[in-house]
Amino acid sequence: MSSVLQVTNLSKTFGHGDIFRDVSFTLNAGETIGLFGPSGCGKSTLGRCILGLEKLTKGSVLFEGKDIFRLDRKERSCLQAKMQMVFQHPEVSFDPRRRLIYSVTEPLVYHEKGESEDVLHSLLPLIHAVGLHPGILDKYPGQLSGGELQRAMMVRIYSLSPHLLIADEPTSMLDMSVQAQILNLMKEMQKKNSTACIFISHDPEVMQVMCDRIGVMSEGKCEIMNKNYFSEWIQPLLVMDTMEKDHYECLLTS
Ligand SMILES: Nc1ncnc2c1ncn2[C@@H]1O[C@H](COP(=O)(O)OP(=O)(O)OP(=O)(O)O)[C@@H](O)[C@H]1O
Repeated sequence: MSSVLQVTNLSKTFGHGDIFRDVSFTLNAGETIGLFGPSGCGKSTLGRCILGLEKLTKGSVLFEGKDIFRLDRKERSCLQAKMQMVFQHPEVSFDPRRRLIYSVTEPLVYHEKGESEDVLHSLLPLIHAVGLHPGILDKYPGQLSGGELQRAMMVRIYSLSPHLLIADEPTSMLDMSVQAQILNLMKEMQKKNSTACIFISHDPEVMQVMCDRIGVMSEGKCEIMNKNYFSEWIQPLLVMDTMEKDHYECLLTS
């Protein structure tokens, strides 16, 4: 199996102190690693550092063997198409003033210099695969549900056949049944494309469904566990009531 991502000794400090220190892992094609931990432990910051959206304090990120912080502009643009991120709030990921067709076709129009209508034609199989009716793309983002928008986001992202996807709590704003549909869809798309994935969540059950390995973040460290070990480790947390859970999370962060 080929290594898509190699993260070595990644550290990040903001003015008020270390967010994480010396995080290292590799990620292969088709594999998913989770980033799990309580609010504020640095999951999103680590995701952004890996994509090059945030400067590192120390360490390196190799994507398909290339150091993402040592690329020229052209190399960076090519690489960006292969590294995509999906966020928690699909409604803010789209331009509210433009019909969805514009936002969904935009990456392909940009990278392949086509026109929206031609690009749309080539995207029809993908639009059907995510369970959307193409007519929906004539609407504005504010006219669609969260689930529909996250499906449209899958089309936008997978139109570029990314090799790496960072999903930052992509379903936490959706209700339970829609959440399950979107997670299944993401798994299917990932399998079809052998996409390497970093899945960020503070939901242990989602972690167990989506991930092969899980990086548990606490006190600035990220301990990588395999899925079985994580399942055993997390078991006491799953049976706790809310007050106990809060206490446990405090212990994780203290
Ligand atoms: N640009 C920034 N400048 C200063 N501090 C920041 C910045 N971005 C994030 N932080 C701080 O870094 C810490 C980690 O934030 P981050 O959003 O990565 O956590 P998280 O684990 O993803 O949290 P959540 O689960 O709530 O989204 C927080 O204390 C946050 O306030």
